[in-house]
Amino acid sequence: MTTDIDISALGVDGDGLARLPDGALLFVPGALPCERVRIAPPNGHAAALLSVLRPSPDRTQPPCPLFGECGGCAVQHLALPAALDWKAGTVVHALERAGFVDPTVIGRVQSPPASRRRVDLAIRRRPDGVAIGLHARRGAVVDLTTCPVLAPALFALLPALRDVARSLGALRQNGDVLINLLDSGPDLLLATDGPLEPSDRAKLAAFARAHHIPRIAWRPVGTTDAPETAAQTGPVHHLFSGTAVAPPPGAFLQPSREGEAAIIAAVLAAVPRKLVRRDTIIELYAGCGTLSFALGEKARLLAFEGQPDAVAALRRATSKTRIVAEQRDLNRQPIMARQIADARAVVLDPPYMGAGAQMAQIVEGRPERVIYVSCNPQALTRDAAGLKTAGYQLDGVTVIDQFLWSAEVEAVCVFSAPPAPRRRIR
Ligand SMILES: C[S@@+](CC[C@H](N)C(=O)[O-])C[C@H]1O[C@@H](n2cnc3c(N)ncnc32)[C@H](O)[C@@H]1O
Repeated sequence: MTTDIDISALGVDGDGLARLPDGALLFVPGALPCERVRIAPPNGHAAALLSVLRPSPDRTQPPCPLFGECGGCAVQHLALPAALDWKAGTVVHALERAGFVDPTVIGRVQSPPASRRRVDLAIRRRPDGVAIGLHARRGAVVDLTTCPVLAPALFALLPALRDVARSLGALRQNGDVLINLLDSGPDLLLATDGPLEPSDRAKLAAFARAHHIPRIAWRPVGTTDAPETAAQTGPVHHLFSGTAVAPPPGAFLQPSREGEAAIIAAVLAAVPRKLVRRDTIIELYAGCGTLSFALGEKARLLAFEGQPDAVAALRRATSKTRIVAEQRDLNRQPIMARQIADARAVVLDPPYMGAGAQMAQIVEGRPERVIYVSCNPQALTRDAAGLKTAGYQLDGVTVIDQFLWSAEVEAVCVFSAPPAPRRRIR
């Protein structure tokens, strides 16, 4: 039997939420807050949307015909300004859960459509060819025949990539490809379930030449083996705040140029004023230097990163700077409180799981300013809670939506240490 219900909120994954008479929450994918909808009989805590009886003013026509099938986007039926409100709300709640009352949102930035320059796509051999795309909500790969999210130069590669993938002996059934659109052109890290034969290399080299791809690297699918170069037609480079870096295959890159610029601007605005030459900033999880070169203009910078190839790339580019880059697994060997205490600010941009053991050392080191770049509100709650307990105040947060129409959200959170206790003068 169908039921008509009111949707009260949007959950963190983009599903509409309704409160049932017994107080339980019901998840209704595709429904939006303030809507009255007709649903199928619930299956556990979820129910399928049958029709929208009273649409939200924020409901809009999804721009992509693959929406609902492809797992890349969660909320294309929600107008972009409302999606940014929702993401800002998610970040604000994360900080409130950490104990900060009424967090101030000092900035909100949304990347435009067709701006995504980094993507990880699955490859599947099928009887009729090869599909390249994202996983559907239920697992199968949806061939990306159109995409309003990807940068046009990246999307334009896909038809030829399908053709070359189909011709590769190395692609038995499964593979994947991570594409970074660098300043030097598309940089591909291909993984396949069969070994790369000399004939495959020749095909990839011809594909690279034809499409102005400086480098294609390869490794076996499902591994984190160091990739080998399968084809190279020219040098690879990318500018971070005016400094050229040669990122390794598959390097972390902020997903959009606009998002990167917004994160850098928010981080720089939060760096303490009146830094003198001997002042030090510590940067944790530095990658290949997205933030490092901008920070290195403000103070001496100690940059730490766990991935050896990323650190090597960063180091090669730091010769004329005040940046010292070091490889360090910050989970196993965090930067200790006494070193942190000497820094004017700590900037950290941890992976999805958050800063883990490193956070306790930051709290104990009590630097004047902690600038936390978050890509996961749940991890942000955990990590920010320690700062709250230590008496830090939240100066403000900038919310950045660079994974358009998905549930992902990034934020730059600025925390200041409480004033040091006054010393008694006898
Ligand atoms: C979100 S990325 C940020 C990178 C960089 N700040 C940027 O904007 O390009 C997180 C970085 O943390 C690094 N990382 C992940 N786990 C780590 C660990 N245990 N120790 C040190 N670095 C780690 C990753 O290699 C990655 O470069």
